[in-house]
Amino acid sequence: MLRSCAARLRTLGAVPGPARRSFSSEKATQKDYSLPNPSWTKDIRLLYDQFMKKCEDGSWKRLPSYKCKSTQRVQNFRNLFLDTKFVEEQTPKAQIFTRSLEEGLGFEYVMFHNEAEKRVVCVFQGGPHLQGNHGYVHGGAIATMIDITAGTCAVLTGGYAMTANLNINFRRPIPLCSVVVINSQIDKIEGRKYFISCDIRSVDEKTLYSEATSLFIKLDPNSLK
Ligand SMILES: CCCCC/C=C\C/C=C\C/C=C\C/C=C\CCCC(=O)SCCNC(=O)CCNC(=O)[C@H](O)C(C)(C)COP(=O)(O)OP(=O)(O)OC[C@H]1O[C@@H](n2cnc3c(N)ncnc32)[C@H](O)[C@@H]1OP(=O)(O)O
Repeated sequence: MLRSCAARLRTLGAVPGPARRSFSSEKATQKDYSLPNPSWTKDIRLLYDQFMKKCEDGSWKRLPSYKCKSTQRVQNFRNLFLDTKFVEEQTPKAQIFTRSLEEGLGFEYVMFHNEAEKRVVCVFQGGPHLQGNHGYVHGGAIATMIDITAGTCAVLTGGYAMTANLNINFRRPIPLCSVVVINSQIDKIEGRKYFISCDIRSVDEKTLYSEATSLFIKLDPNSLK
């Protein structure tokens, strides 16, 4: 699947010629986008501070976030599931979708992981370029944030996984530039199947914006290569 995707992009001319960057040189230029920046409102800063306090006893961990992932985990993923040629051609242009918009205009977020509780919480501020209906965050952007929060929960619990199914109920529209809390947790694990539920609430927890259930499948190196 991923091999054929690379071939299609080559045909369309969407990828440049070979450019090599080593793992270590990528890492040296990485900026951590999960740290506060001037676009963050006081709500997201407040929640960030609250979760950072919870991190002090080690029960929660802030997850760093990069535009182009070059962590050891990603390196292992590449080795297991992608062919080398694909990696060499894609690396210079590839970016994490949610980090590809300018600071403050798109997806501003920080995630925290609680290993014991198998939970990932994401504090999310949806910027003006995520507008769907006038004044509200686009449903696709909401789905994206649910997917990466639940996906991170799956990957950190069980290893490399992909979304097989995602069901979302949109209960209330999320105002653009507001801050919401996305809470995901593993409900059940059956072999390679990870069932994860997710909800999105307002900072004061009074408003339920969306709720979702999802199925992630732990990847089998033999079925993708
Ligand atoms: C994902 C990248 C990970 C990168 C890791 C790197 C760093 C990690 C760090 C932090 C985390 C970062 C990011 C967060 C992660 C993800 C967010 C983005 C996620 C995505 O953006 S992801 C794109 C959309 N996603 C796809 O593009 C998937 C297309 N799909 C497939 O590639 C295959 O479909 C696959 C691989 C899913 C399974 O394929 P397969 O061959 O391995 O397994 P198989 O088909 O045998 O299914 C095994 C058992 O699951 C059952 N099953 C399968 N599908 C089902 C369904 N839909 N409903 C109900 N049951 C289902 C079968 O019925 C069988 O059940 P049984 O064993 O009981 O018979």
